[in-house]
Amino acid sequence: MNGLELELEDGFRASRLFSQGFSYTYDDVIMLPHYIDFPADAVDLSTRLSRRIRLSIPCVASPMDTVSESSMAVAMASLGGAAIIHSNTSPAAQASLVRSAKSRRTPFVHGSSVISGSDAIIRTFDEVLPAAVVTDSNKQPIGVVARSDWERLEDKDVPVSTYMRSAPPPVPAKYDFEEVAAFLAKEKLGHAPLVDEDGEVIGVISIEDIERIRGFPKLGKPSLGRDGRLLTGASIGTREDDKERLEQLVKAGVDVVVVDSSQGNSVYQLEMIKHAKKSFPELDVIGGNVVTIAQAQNLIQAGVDGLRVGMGSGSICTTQEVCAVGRGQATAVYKVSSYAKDHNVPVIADVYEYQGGRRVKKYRGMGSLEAMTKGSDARYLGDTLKLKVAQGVVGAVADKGSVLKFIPYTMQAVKQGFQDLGASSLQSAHDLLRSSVLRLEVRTGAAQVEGAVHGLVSYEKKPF
Ligand SMILES: NC(=O)C1=CN([C@@H]2O[C@H](COP(=O)(O)OP(=O)(O)OC[C@H]3O[C@@H](n4cnc5c(N)ncnc54)[C@H](O)[C@@H]3O)[C@@H](O)[C@H]2O)C=CC1
Ligand SMILES: O=c1[nH]c(=O)c2[nH+]cn([C@@H]3O[C@H](COP(=O)(O)O)[C@@H](O)[C@H]3O)c2[nH]1
Ligand SMILES: [K+]
Repeated sequence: MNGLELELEDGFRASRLFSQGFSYTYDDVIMLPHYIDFPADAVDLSTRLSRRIRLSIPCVASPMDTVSESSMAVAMASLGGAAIIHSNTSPAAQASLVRSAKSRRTPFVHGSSVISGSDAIIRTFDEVLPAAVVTDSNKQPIGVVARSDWERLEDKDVPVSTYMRSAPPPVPAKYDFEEVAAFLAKEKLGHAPLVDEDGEVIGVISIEDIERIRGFPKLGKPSLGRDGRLLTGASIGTREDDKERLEQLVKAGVDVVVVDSSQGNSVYQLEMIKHAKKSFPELDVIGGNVVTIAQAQNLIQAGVDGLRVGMGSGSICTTQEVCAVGRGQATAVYKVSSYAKDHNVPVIADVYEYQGGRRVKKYRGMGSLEAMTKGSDARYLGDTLKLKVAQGVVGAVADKGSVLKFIPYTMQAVKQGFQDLGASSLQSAHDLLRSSVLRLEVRTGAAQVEGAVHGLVSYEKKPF
């Protein structure tokens, strides 16, 4: 490059920016705008979760016990993304969460809407649910309790049988949203039990649900598995008994598994990947987590169909503090994907930036003492490890409301950002990054302050 070219060079190509010996994260880096010749709505965000699984939006809910169970799996797949159901529970319980997600077609929230046994006593009622269904020991519906009836009770210490009403006709879970709405309207019902193919209750649906979902942005193209049902992922660990877990998950119909570890490049994980690929060649297996090319290389050689990237960068993570190991997330994603793309292996950038929100809800790291005590003790109290050291915290995050609203708005913001870059699709953004058309710079501390809201005495940040 001659002197004049150097002088006119504007910003850095990614390969140069990420090779300076710094561990950058997203806030450190800013992308320079390019040229717009298409509307933001035309941006195509479709991508791959793993070698053989396509998503219409690049969003995956993490395998954490405060995040991904069956309702999240159904909601994420309905939006065109995916969720990975956590494994901090018994294999049978996790397989049943997968089965429940697989049996549903609509993102109704069920929470604690199923009460087992007519002698049960309801002490608290889920705040978003208008009703709960009472079931017998075979999980068949025997009654229904409206929240208003429960609220009117003077003495709440009585069995539900004393005030429940008879169960209305059940709605098959295989119905789509419009079919459910039509069923409730035809039967003139405010709420009804939702049942799977065996007639077992999996939740309750209500008119309020229908209205709530109608008030959200229109659902996009859903993610479907090969069985035509909503795509459902699940995580496994790398212990011997995870082989049995894997088998149960496959029987339950799981579409993709994530081998979930903070340091994926281990003999344990390599063996588990090989075992999974050999036993279930049709199942896509995502490995991780990794943050370097060498780690990715090993997992790809072992046969992974996708990689999860991130170590210690999560909001609840203390790994970098406790172990002094990890990597800034922007550098990690750039480096791993630079290698993985040549091997046709998609990469998931693990970790999300949380902003805004008013109410809070519980959120904890899977390496926190509390999560370990609930299920993953074995990970920390193995044959040689006798002392538990947490690598995560228990806390609260701001509640953003329903993912059915939050994700479509977030995706719209991503589309607007891509438009500024001149990237009409996610693939085109990747191509621009690699072709060095996309220019980046590191933001100084002052530039980061300038880029955020500043200089106001007070303000309200309402993202949408
Ligand atoms: N992405 C991140 O930065 C981090 C994530 N986490 C999350 O916390 C949870 C637990 O992660 P980890 O602590 O990495 O769990 P892990 O089960 O992968 O590892 C825990 C310990 O068990 C050992 N181990 C694993 N398989 C073994 C086997 N078959 N035989 C003997 N020893 C074995 C590992 O070497 C490690 O010392 C996961 O959900 C993970 O995603 C935790 C810390 C950091
Ligand atoms: O160091 C850690 N200790 C933990 O206890 C822990 N639990 C989860 N994770 C990882 O963090 C990711 C979620 O990150 P965010 O809260 O930023 O979305 C998740 O997707 C995980 O990869 C942990 N990391
Ligand atoms: K962290």
